[in-house]
Amino acid sequence: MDSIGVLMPIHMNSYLEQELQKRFNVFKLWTFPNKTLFLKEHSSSIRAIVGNAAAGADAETIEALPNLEIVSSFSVGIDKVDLNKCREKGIRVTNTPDVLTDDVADLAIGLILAVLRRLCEGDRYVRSGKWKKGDYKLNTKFTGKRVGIIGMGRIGKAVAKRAEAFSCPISYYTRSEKGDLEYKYYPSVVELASNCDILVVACPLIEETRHIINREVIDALGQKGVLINIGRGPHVDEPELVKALVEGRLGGAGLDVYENEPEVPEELFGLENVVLLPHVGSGTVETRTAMADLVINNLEAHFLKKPLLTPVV
Ligand SMILES: O=CC(=O)O
Repeated sequence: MDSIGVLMPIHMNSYLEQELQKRFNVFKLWTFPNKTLFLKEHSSSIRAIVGNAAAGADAETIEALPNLEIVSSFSVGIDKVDLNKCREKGIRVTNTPDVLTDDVADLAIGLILAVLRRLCEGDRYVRSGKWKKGDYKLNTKFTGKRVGIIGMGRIGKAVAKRAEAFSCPISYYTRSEKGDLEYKYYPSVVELASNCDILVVACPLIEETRHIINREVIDALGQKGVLINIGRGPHVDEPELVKALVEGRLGGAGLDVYENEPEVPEELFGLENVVLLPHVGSGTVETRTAMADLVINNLEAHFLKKPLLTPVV
């Protein structure tokens, strides 16, 4: 398979790159100063793209590669891949579900605890020597709080399972009620937000879920409510979120994702009720290795004409 051209638009993970290079002819787009020229010269030899949550395969790139057969994404979210274009052109698409579910759900709980128990602020309190001048202020209990979840796929369910262990009543919003779940269903996000203390965004980014967290939802969550976003930045109307936090209309937020990564609104930097992470939901050595193996296994299956392991298209 070492003559098969595989395009990587950005650097993602050293293990993934090494393992791909052992098997394929890998083109690292970021190492070519003139990307347009590179694509013109090598377009015919590229048969696969390995993208991720930051850079996938847009319509323009797909059109520029006449022999593209498969996009294997090093991510579970495939919002950066033009799925319609892939369907139209018969290009297969795979992602990395399941292997990252635990990490992302763990991180959601970590963010909840970090916001409510002020873990980052407390850490700064000790390091700056402030503890010597007085005890740290009281914070907010997590156990028993009402947790609302938007999206009840693998990750949403894993967050629910973990929150149950903290004795939290769980409710959720999805497009239609899931018959197999005993959690309370709300048919609208505003209703869900009005009836929970912590709202977790865990759904895929599609046109209908863009800005699913808007001003009305934020106000329904209210002064004591906490928003946790482990989905995608564009799920949230970010200027509205920033305004609500600055004005004290929302109790707090734990964010792993942002609308224009790696840009993060600076107004959030001074707020102690906000915990900010750099999009690291699946960012453990173990999980990124498992994701890389899945990307490679999907590519090998495709080029050996075997069934794909985790097909999206
Ligand atoms: O954001 C990360 C992913 O989609 O895997």
